Amino acid sequence: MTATVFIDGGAGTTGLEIRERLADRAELTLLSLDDSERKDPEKRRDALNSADFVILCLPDAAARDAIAMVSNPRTRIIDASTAHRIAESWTYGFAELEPGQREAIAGAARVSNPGCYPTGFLALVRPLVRAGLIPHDWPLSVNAISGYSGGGRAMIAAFEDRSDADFTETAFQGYALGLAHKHVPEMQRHARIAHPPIFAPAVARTYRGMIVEVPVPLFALPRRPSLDACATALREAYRDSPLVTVAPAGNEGVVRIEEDAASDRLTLRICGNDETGQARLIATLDNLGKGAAGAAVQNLNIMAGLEETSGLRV
Ligand SMILES: NC(=O)C1=CN([C@@H]2O[C@H](COP(=O)(O)OP(=O)(O)OC[C@H]3O[C@@H](n4cnc5c(N)ncnc54)[C@H](OP(=O)(O)O)[C@@H]3O)[C@@H](O)[C@H]2O)C=CC1
Ligand SMILES: CC(=O)N[C@@H](CCC(=O)OP(=O)(O)O)C(=O)O
Repeated sequence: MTATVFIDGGAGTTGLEIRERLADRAELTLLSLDDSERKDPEKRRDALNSADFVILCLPDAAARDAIAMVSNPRTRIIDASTAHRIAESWTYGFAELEPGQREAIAGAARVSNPGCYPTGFLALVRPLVRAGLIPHDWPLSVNAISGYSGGGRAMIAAFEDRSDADFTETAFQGYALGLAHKHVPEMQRHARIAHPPIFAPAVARTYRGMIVEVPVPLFALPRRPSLDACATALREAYRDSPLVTVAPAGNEGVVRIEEDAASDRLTLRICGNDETGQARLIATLDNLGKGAAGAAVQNLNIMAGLEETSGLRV
């Protein structure tokens, strides 16, 4: 028997990426609404209550509205929006983040898909905090750059469509200058740290891909860990992961935003200078891959008891 899946917001940037990953999956049947129906509340209510699995690819407010429409107790939901990522009653859909998280997702009825930036930040920081190498009350910062598809259809239009009111020819722009980006509470909660990190995101003139970087003065940490000690903690944390990889030690070459673009992989690097005791923790991923659609399909596979990487671009 196949499981049925309804993607609410299936015509959007993330929804279309999920549909691509679910095409040709014999174990799953996709329920679709055509263009004239996809915003019709009654059609959506029917679909939301008939599918075994629902994936919400909607703005936050619409995601909350969709949840309110679900009355079928058997419906299991994955929400790609920010709406439920720090909600107590939701399971955080980052299987690799904590021991036992995969099992928690497998049994959950409500799973929040991680944000794209938090995916990179948490993958780098959480194992080091858990291992006691970074104290939980250390003041962290995170610099990041995303492809413009990270802003969904509106930002894609602003970068591609000359007739768009927000059209820009910029190559690179920093934003969230007031340090109140919506991803900060998610980063703080799931890293289990005492203070919000200083988060400096930017967007570049490239469609997809991300670099997320956490600079750490190792010399100032109470245990003064080496670069190697940090890399060992990350390798240990992700040793069984098919998607999260720790790159070999070394400072050679460059790190490009395209590194893991168009894939569902997440690559972690520990670079820096042991003599000065300074580290650059760097994650590369695709905002639409492990940062959104890839993670949603991974969570769906886990919840449905299917091969975890089926349909993914490993
Ligand atoms: N893009 C990315 O890299 C990532 C996105 N996300 C999250 O995923 C969610 C979707 O984002 P994204 O795909 O980028 O956004 P898009 O704007 O590209 O897509 C959103 C889709 O939702 C539809 N929609 C909006 N309101 C309603 C409604 N009331 N009922 C039915 N459909 C509706 C839109 O239709 P229409 O365009 O016709 O209004 C559109 O098709 C967001 O919460 C986003 O924050 C998470 C991680 C990464
Ligand atoms: C480049 C860009 O604008 N990115 C978006 C985040 C994209 C994203 O994935 O946010 P959610 O996962 O929370 O939806 C932003 O900074 O708001």
